[in-house]
Amino acid sequence: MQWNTSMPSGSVPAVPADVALIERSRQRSFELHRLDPGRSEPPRVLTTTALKDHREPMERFMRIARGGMETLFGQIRDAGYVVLLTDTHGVAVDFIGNPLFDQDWRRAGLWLGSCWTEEKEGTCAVALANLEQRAITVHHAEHFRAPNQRLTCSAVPIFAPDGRPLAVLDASAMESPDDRRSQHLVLQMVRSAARMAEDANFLHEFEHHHVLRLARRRDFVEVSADGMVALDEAGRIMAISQSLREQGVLIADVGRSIEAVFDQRFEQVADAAQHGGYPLAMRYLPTGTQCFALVRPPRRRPIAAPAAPRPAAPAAGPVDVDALQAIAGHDPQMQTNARQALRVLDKGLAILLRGESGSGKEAFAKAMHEASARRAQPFVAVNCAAIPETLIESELFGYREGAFTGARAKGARGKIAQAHGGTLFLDEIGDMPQAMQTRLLRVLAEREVTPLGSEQPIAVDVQLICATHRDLREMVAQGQFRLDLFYRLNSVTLALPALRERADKALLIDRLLHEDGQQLYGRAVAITEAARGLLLRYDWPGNIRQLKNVLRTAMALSGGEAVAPEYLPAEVHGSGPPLLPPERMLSLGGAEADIDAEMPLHEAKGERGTLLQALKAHQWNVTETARSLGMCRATVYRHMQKWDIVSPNRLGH
Ligand SMILES: Nc1ncnc2c1ncn2[C@@H]1O[C@H](COP(=O)(O)OP(=O)(O)OP(=O)(O)O)[C@@H](O)[C@H]1O
Repeated sequence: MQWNTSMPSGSVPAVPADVALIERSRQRSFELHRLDPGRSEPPRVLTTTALKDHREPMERFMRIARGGMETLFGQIRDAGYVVLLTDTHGVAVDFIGNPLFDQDWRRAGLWLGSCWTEEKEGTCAVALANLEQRAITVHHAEHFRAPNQRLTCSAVPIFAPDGRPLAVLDASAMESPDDRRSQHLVLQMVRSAARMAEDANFLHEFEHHHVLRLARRRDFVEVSADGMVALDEAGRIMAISQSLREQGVLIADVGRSIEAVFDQRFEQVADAAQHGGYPLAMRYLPTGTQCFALVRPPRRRPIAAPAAPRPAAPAAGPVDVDALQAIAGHDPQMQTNARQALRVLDKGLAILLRGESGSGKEAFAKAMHEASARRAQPFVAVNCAAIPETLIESELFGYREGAFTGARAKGARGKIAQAHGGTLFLDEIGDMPQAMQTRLLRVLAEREVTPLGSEQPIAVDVQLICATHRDLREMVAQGQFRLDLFYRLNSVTLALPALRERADKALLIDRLLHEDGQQLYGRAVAITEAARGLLLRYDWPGNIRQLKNVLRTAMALSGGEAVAPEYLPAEVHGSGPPLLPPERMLSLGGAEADIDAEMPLHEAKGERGTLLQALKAHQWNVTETARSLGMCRATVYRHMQKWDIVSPNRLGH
């Protein structure tokens, strides 16, 4: 057997071979699949539920392939390409495209869930890569169906370490030069990204074993190996990478011990791994070919967090589905959310909650936790916007003793480790600094966390629920949020309606009068029809939090008697002045209306009005507003929250 050096792996196949493949596929499309080339609809796109069945088995590989997809997208996005990852059924399970053109991609069938099979679409690149298991470009009129004929698509199959086909990576564009040769370079890029994903998958699969990176040339072994070989604990070859398989090298040697194949013993290979970094010269015995190997040692298996509880495997008692139903109330959108939440819980998927501030995202996340198999374990909530940027890392990831000046003597377990076995709720995820986004992504992919100052990873198992009032897709487009983290978090998104959109406002009002009345007076507090009418007509920019505050204040003012219009604040009445002097409101507003002694606004003739006026005068710029009022930004934010003032920039997401 020869170590093939004449054709470097990844070279572009001869065009005539493509022509023959494409021709055969066109014939099949006519004669076997009996397709109509003139049919005008775009490719079928699966429903979210059907797509889930295709994505779930690919979850782990999709995470690994993401890096390769993003690198590829970065190289070709400006030329108008999208990148698709499909499974072996031709279903696009992952997608990256410029969000500005989402509508166009979707119309062209270049979209998550689109089906690219020969049976349905006739000749197309993804179908051919899947069928023929080789890289191919299908350009313009080579596509069988007319609506696909403006596309150019280059697709490359990806294989698992055991040689099974795993996926297809594709780059497609809607506009490209007529000359097919314009796509050669793109096909090369797709090949190298596919190879990158394949290799990363190989390394991941054998992370607890010795892996040899082999190259014919010593200088290249570190930068561009020809292939990889994984060894088991006894030094037998367990698997070889696809690149070696394509070169026809070492295929027959799988299962043999390393010393039967190379002129090195397993002990020497393991020793080279210990003293890492130095290439080991080896001879491939069957052909006498000289090569070099860099040996990656097995990665230590992470230890479980010592004091952490294990996940609640068999649930203790029935799950509290009622918690979700109670929070959903009688609103159809919320009920759909609750149903979807029940379907995706305990499936290992991250869940993203979107909704305006105060719309009940944290309350919904808590109810999801109660309804999950993890309910006996901790629910840990972290507000990413409330923690100073410098503290987020230690707060989330924890630290070892002495990790930094000021660290506690015994170190600290971070919030992620605290949530082990339970649910981690990351509120305002859009405010997480970019460096932390990268670390979080690693935690999600590796399922382990490494505290600051430590080298020992701790295994973590959490249900992640994130929340945001911001448009993360827009933040991705602006380069403020990592695309890969966005896709990771975005697999299940539930949109919580604003209070003004909820069909069950009346029920919510009654429930709060009941619950908070119980707390304040030991009984439900009544409400007059006039007051109820005002509450139902108001548009609640601060959502349920604002409603709760308004009702608590009104109940306090009414002394436990029925809540009447005069106990409701001015804004609920319309634009009129407050019915009570602000000072009285402040003193009666309960815990949530407590104010700071340092607060100069306290003396202003109308605290809320003054603040609103200042914010408007400075176009809702909080820094400017704070400066004009002589207070710090945090105080302005606190006051805005207390008075349920929501910046128009935060509404409507
Ligand atoms: N369905 C509900 N019934 C009663 N009270 C609720 C309900 N949903 C939310 N609340 C209450 O409304 C207030 C705001 O809810 P929550 O903190 O969950 O909102 P949020 O969307 O997470 O807000 P933010 O985005 O500002 O963090 C809380 O006091 C919460 O207990």
